[in-house]
Amino acid sequence: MYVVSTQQMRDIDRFTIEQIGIPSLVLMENAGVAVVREIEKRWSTGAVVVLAGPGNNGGDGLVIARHLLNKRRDVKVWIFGEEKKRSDDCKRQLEIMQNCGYAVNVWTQKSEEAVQTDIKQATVIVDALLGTGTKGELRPPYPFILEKLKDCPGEVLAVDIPTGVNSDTGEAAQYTVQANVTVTFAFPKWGHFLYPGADYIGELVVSDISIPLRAIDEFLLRDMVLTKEQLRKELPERRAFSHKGTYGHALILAGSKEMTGAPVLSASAGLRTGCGLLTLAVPESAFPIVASKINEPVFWEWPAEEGRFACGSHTLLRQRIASFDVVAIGPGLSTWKGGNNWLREIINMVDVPLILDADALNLLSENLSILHEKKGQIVLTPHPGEMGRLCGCSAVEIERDRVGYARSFAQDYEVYVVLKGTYTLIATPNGKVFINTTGTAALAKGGTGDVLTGMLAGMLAQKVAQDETIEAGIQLAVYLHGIAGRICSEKSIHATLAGDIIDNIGPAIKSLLVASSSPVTDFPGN
Ligand SMILES: NC(=O)C1=CN([C@@H]2O[C@H](COP(=O)(O)OP(=O)(O)OC[C@H]3O[C@@H](n4cnc5c(N)ncnc54)[C@H](O)[C@@H]3O)[C@@H](O)[C@H]2O)[C@H](O)CC1
Ligand SMILES: [K+]
Repeated sequence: MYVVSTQQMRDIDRFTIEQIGIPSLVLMENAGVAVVREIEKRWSTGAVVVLAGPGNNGGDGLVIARHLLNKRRDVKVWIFGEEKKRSDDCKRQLEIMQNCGYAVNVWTQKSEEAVQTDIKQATVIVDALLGTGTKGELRPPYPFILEKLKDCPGEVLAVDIPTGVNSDTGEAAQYTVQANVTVTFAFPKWGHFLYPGADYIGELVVSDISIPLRAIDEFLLRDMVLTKEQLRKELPERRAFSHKGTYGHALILAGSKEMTGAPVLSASAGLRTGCGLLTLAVPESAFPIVASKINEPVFWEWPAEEGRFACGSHTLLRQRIASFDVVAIGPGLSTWKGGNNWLREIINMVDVPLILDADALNLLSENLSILHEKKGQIVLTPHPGEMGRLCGCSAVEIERDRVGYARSFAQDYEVYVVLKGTYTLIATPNGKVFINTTGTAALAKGGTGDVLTGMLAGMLAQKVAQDETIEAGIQLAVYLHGIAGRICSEKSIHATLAGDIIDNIGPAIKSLLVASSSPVTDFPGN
C-alpha cells in the first residue's frame, strides 16, 4: 500500500480535479460517504456529534452529518473557526445543510457549555476539525475543545487524521484527539505511522474516494507500507525436489569472548528463516561456549586477538568467499582500534549481499567512506543510536525525521538502510522507503536485533527476488520478525525473550501463508 506526504496528496487532489475532471465536491461527497459507512458498521445506534472545522476537513464533516441525518440518526453539528476562513467547499456544504433544513451550530465563546453537554451525551464524536491543512501549533479554540474531548465517554472517529497530529511528521500537539478509528482517503499519510502521532490514530481505515490509478504513475509514488498480501507472493517456495544447496549458504561473523549469546541468536534465526546452510564464524576464544549452545550451523573458528576477530585474518575468508550467498557481520563483535580497516577488507572482498549490524556499524561509523569500496549490495541495520553515530547526530534528531535520515543515507551511500524502531523503515539505494507496522513493544529487548540480522541473512541466502535486487528479502525478514514478536506478545509483552522470537519464526511464516483470500482445499486437482 502506498504511503504519501501531505504535498503529494494535495497534488493528487488537484490532478484529479483539474486533469481528470472529478469535481472537488464529488471527492468530498465520497469521503463523507466512506466515513458514514464506517460509522454505521461500528455504531449503528446512538447519538453522534460532528465537530467541523473551517477547511475541507470540516466540509467532510458536514457531508457525514448530512448523510447520518438522512438516515434519521441523532446528530448534533458544531462548526468552528472564523467565517471568513471557511474554504469554498466547506461553505458549499453549509449551504447544502441549510437547503436540507438541517441545523448547524456555530461555535462562539458562549457555546462552551452547550458543546460540552453534546460531547458528554454522544456515543460517537466525529473529529472533522482539522486535517492535512494544519500548520504549526493549534490556535484557539481547538486546544479548548480537544481538552474537553479527553474525558468524553463516547468513542472518537477522526476524519483523515486526528486533529493535532502532523500528517507528515507524526508530531502531536499538546492536546491531540485520541481516536478509536481514523478514516483516511486514498492513501495513508506518513503521519499515520510516525510516532508520537501514530499512537493517536486507533484503527486505520483507508477509503477510496475516486482518485484514479493514473495518479500513482503521474506522481511517481514509490514509498509503501508493507502488507501481507504483497509479501505473501515473495515468500521463497519450498519445492519437493530440492536439497540444502537449493536454499543458499549464509555466513555470519559474530561474537567475541564477552559476547557469546549474539552469534547463537543470529545463527538460529537464520536457519529458522529457511536458508539451507549456515556457517557461523566466531573468534576461537569464544568458540567452545558458542558451539556448546547450538548444533545446526557449520562452525568456523576464526583466529582471535584479545578475544575478538584477529586483524589480518582475511586470507582464509578470501579462499572460501565464493561458497557463500550472503554474509552478515556484527552481533557481539565488539569494537577495537583498527577494526574499521578489518571491516574495510571484507567490504572490498564480498560481492554477495553483506549485512552490517551492531558493532560492525560502530566500526563503520569511524570512516564511512569505506562503503564506497563495496563490491556487492550492503544492508545496514541500525537502531536510532547507531544511525545517529552514522549520521553524526543524536538519536533524538534521528527520531524526529526517521524517514528523511534513512532515505538520504541510503541514497548517498547506495546501501539499504533498515532503521529499527517503531516502526522499522527500509530505505533503498534508489530512494524508496518502506514502512513495516508489524512490530510490537515485546521486541524492545536486547538480542532481538541479533535475531533480525540472522533472519535477514537466512532470507537473502534464498535469493528471494527474481530480479537482482534484495528488496523483497529484506522486506520479508523485517515483516516476519515483527509478526514473530506479535505472536510472542500474545503470551506476554513483558516476558518475551529474543529466543522466543526465533521459536515463532515458523508460526510467523505460516501465518503469512494461511491467511489467504482464496479458499483452502486439500483436493490435489485444485
Ligand atoms: N485527500 C483527499 O483527496 C481529500 C481530502 N479532503 C479533506 O480535506 C482536508 C484538507 O483540507 P484543507 O482545507 O486543506 O485543510 P484543513 O481542513 O485540514 O484545515 C484548514 C483550516 O485550518 C486552519 N488551520 C490550519 N492550521 C491551524 C492551526 N494550527 N490552528 C488553528 N487553525 C488552523 C486554516 O486556517 C484553515 O482554515 C483533508 O484532511 C481531508 O479531510 C477532501 O474533502 C476530499 C479530498
Ligand atoms: K480531523
